[in-house]
Amino acid sequence: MKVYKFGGASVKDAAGVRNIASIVGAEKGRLFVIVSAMGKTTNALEGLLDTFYDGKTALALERLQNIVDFHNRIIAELWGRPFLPDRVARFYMELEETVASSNPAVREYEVWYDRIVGYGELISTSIVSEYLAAVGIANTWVDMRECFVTTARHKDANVDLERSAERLVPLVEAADSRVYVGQGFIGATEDGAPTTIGREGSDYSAAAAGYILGAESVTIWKDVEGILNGDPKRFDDVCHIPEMNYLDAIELAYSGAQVIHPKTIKPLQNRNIPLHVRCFLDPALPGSVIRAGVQKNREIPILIVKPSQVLLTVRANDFSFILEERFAQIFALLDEYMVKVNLIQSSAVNLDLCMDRTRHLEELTERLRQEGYYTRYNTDMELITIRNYTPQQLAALEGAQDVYLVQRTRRTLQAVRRREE
Ligand SMILES: Nc1ncnc2c1ncn2[C@@H]1O[C@H](COP(=O)(O)OP(=O)(O)O)[C@@H](O)[C@H]1O
Ligand SMILES: N[C@@H](CC(=O)OP(=O)(O)O)C(=O)O
Repeated sequence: MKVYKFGGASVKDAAGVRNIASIVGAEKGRLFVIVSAMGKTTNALEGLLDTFYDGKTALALERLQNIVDFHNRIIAELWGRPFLPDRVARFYMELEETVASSNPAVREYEVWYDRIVGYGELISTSIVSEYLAAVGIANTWVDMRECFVTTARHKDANVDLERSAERLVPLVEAADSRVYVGQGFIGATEDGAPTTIGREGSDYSAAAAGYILGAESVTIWKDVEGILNGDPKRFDDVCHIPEMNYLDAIELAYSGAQVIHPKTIKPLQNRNIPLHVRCFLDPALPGSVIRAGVQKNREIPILIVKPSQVLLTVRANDFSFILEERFAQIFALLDEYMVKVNLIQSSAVNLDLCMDRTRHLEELTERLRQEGYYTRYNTDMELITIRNYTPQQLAALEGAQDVYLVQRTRRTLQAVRRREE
């Protein structure tokens, strides 16, 4: 069994769906296909959720209609006639009922997020599965909410691989198909409450499926040639990296290289499953492979920019030593508000944290104030990571006015910088 993962960009229109049908059709062995929501549907569903959450039902329903129209246009182009697969119709209806009738309780934002935003993947996989069948690729549509048992940390859940294996393996055996189509990004708690596993998390879904099914490989199909030493959307002069070991890959992903979701590597490394990054725009290209046994990259400089960062400074009003006396309390609070910290620096009494932007920032800092801390923050920051940095790069970052914090080891340089306009 191989696992293929197709992201939103690969299924953003009818031509994209046809293209993935051709890639899937070219593989003759057994395939578990993970698909994300089409194009920018997850963003659109987040927008819908916000209006719904603010009680603006009419506007939420209008946004839902735009999402429905977008998918219906793709279906119409694929089939060349008006057609609505039963499952897609059911998901439209469930979404409409939820949006029209429910009244969200204030503290349950993340729970509502998971009830609503995961529909992007449910709809996209239903269309893809139906289309594959229509072009002669028989397949089984899999509801990953029934297969991936996750933690109840809504909006950022983790897949329990062992519990999920108890569900996914028998399902795959019973269906006995060559091709399976399941959703990225979603799962459910033990008692069936829908969950999502973090934005851009479908790579992780593919890795989890690969682990559970003992796949010979996992391939994530992207719009780039493979892994590059920088984001081609930001830098002109990038080079292709044909292979990488798991350790370099997990550091790259964790630092914010969008091409691989950070949670993807661990399940694959644990079972020694190679991860291929290939280009859906040109399947003939070899792409990149992440696997064991590849030499550590000590030469090629890799530049990663993680946007949407907040730099938060925390100090206890009573001048307690921050690491010795306050660290655990601060981190318990950060965890409570589901904050993702990407870099830490401390002095005697100050703790500087570079973290992902969060909608709970005001609540968090208020809580910290109540607990006796002084706080200060900047919200318009980005985190730069350079692996195998040069002395020139170090000097440039250290000397730059808009750089607020620099940290380095022998191989890795990190800097928190005010975002360039
Ligand atoms: N080091 C890198 N190598 C390749 N692509 C990168 C890198 N860093 C960032 N990217 C970006 O990642 C994008 C692909 O990831 P993403 O859009 O999340 O894929 P998908 O949503 O289809 O799974 C590329 O278009 C590229 O702009
Ligand atoms: N649809 C989700 C999950 C995902 O992984 O998408 P993509 O594969 O397009 O990054 C998101 O946009 O976050």
